Amino acid sequence: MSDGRVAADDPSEGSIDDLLARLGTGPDGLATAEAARRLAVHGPNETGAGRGRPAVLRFLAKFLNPLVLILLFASALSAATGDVASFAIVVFLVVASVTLDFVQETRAEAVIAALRRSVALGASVRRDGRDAAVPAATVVPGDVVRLAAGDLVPADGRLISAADLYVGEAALTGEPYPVEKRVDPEGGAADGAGAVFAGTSVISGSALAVIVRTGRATAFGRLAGSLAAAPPPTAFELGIRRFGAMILRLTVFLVLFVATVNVAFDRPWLEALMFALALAVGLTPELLPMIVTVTLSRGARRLAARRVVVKRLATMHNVGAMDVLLTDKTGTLTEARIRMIRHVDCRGADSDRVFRLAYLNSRFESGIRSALDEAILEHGEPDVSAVTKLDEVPFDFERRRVSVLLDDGGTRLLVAKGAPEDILALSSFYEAADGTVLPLDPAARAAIAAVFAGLGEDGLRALGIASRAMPADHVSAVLSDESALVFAGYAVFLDPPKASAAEAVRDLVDAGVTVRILTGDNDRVTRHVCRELGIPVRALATGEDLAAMGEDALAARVGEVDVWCRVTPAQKERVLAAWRRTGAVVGFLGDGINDASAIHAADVGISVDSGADVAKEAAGLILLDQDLRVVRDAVIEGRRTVENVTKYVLMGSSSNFGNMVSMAGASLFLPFLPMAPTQVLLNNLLYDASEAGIPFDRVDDAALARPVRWDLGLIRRFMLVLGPVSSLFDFATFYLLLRLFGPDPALFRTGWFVESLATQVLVIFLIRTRGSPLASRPHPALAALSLAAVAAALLLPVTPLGAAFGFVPLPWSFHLLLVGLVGGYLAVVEVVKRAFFRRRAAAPSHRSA
Ligand SMILES: Nc1ncnc2c1ncn2[C@@H]1O[C@H](COP(=O)(O)OP(=O)(O)OP(=O)(O)O)[C@@H](O)[C@H]1O
Ligand SMILES: [Mg+2]
Repeated sequence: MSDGRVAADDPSEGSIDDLLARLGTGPDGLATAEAARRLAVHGPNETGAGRGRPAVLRFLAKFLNPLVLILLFASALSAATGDVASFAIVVFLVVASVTLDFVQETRAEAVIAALRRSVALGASVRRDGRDAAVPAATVVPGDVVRLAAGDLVPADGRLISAADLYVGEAALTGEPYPVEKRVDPEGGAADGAGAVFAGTSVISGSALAVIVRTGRATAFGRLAGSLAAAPPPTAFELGIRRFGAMILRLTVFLVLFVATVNVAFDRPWLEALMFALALAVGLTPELLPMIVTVTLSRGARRLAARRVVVKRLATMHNVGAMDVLLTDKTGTLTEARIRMIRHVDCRGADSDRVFRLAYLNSRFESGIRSALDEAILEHGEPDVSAVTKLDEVPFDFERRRVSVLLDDGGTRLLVAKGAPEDILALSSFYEAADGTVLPLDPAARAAIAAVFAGLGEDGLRALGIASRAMPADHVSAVLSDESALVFAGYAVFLDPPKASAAEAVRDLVDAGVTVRILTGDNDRVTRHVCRELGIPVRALATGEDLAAMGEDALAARVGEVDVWCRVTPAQKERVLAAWRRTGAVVGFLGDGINDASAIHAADVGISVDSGADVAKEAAGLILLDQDLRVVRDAVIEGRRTVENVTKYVLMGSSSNFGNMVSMAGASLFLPFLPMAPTQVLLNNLLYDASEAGIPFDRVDDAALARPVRWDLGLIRRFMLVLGPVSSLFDFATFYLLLRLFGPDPALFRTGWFVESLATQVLVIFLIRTRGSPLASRPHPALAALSLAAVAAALLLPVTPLGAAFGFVPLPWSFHLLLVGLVGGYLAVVEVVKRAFFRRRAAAPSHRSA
């Protein structure tokens, strides 16, 4: 094709040979150079619709705020009537403020994007005839990819080979059950059974597929483009939005009010309109999104230093609010390295026969390969050259077992391994030490179960191993073959508790996070691990108990059960849902395919970099090292984020808001406007600049000790209490300024400009802590910016720039007055603030469990 593209059409149609020819590839994939060339032509394999508008457009979009537009329009009008200077000033101030916003936000987003790339999904492709791990975004049409259980399918492709491949297509078709896929040599099979699609995941089995189309050309890419599937907003995002809406309503009301009154009093309408608009600009927390993003990205960067990657920003506040953490056991509470230490027969004596069977099973199973399989394969290498695999019943987390059908030197053999209770229950015979097969009478069954119980008491994990001779005409294995088995013995593993986990759990509990364990493993082993780690187990329940509970019974018990054992993936999700219904903010930490749906459903989904694709994809936080200790760091960082955003909002909604309201009120009884529109805008710009340090601010330890939730009610009450304090001082200021200067607009405006800015800005030193401002040191950047803003306001009146804004030098008597007013204001705010938080601390808390 002329533009260098290879044919990218429906992966289900046509024969495989034809498709490979058209894609210019073969079963061995592409050469690296050719793949690079195709990547340049076809673009990256990404479906994300929200990806990068050019920076210029994003910058310009910031002007598309109706307030800003009306303001620019009005000042253009006033320029037309002669006031060109004020037009220039308005344009300058608007551009300065948008630039401040844009630069900060862009830098923050770049940090986050870089972090996200660091945990991007990979794909296993054939390049230059070898398997290579590449980022999934670099997969191109013609690539041959290898798929295994737990993988996300990187792009749309056609199966070249497949073994017991089951795929979850819910994201694409809504179909909740796994769909079987098989090679379709000639093409056209119903329901695309010969093809795999981006956005779906491999549940079990393995395959090789040739990629036919990538990125937005995929079925999922087109869907994502049309639906623009944005995740639902989190409680924090909703809270921020509600806060914005609350301020907006007040602003609209105030602007209409000021405009009406001024028109009613026959004042110059254009100036009145500009004044009202400038007030509105002063009122809107236009920096809020920027402050949120910058605060979050700063938190994300600090966490990156602890090797935790924040993939989804909203997770950052949720983790600060998290009251409950549900976690799996393997790798989190135990060392990730599992070792096989023994292989014993039905009496508990060492047996090579059991090892051989276990090895055969692990060696030939093609589905989910777990750490247990790795441990078996590493343990030794018996000669299996005479063995061929015929079929398998793949592993799944409901059955908790896997069986392979083998031809072992002429005899057909089904070898099963899995959770011991279940394997034993499916057995009707057992192998005695001399190899004879005996029926499993109740006494033998009890003896074999006792061996398993003994291993569990010692904290050893075990898998049951069993086999069954099959007739020679048996070519495919089915579920019902897993019956009348001959029990052989146990494969025994050591999965030692992780020393650091005990402290990590304690730290989380100290930080006010309830920790609960959900595991697919059995109760003895889990109890043992908890005992070793000193984690109290007051109540333990199993998946079987859970299955017998209705929703009400579960709701009643979920709070008290410390450990859930032998739970299936669906049950993990059920426990999670029950916790969420208690009103708690719930985190889920897991690394496996069996954890993915619970991770997805959690408020805080946490996975590890080495985890399965599906788990990583569902998570909002990725731990580069599987270590519970860093979860606490994330919790603290999340709390810090929420606290700092709250500071900004409390500032905006108390002091700044009060000032603007007072100014609107003053415009009623003063014979002139209390500030010129350009002065209001300048006041707002300086105020904004002073707040740019908030994301970097320190947060008191006391505020980080408990989960922090975004609390709009608190903000509203704070505003109602501190608003009047601020207004009281404003009106005192107006009165004193009139007394001091008489009805001189220039002096009055200059005095009020300086006073209002000083009070608005300096109050941050009180609001940023619930305790004494003297005991809590602010971050130097915040202190410097705040003091610089106040200094600028004090110096402006004596500069030519100040003169351009209409300011005049102030007499020394004013500065005395200023010190008195600001000092008095801060003192009263401090007293009121203490009383406010003391009352709140006394009120009953709403925290669950
Ligand atoms: N490869 C395997 N072959 C046979 N059985 C297995 C295999 N992997 C796991 N099982 C069985 O399935 C059970 C559940 O698996 P697993 O322990 O991975 O679940 P989990 O919920 O992830 O537990 P954890 O909290 O320990 O991570 C195991 O206890 C074991 O009995
Ligand atoms: Mg697990």
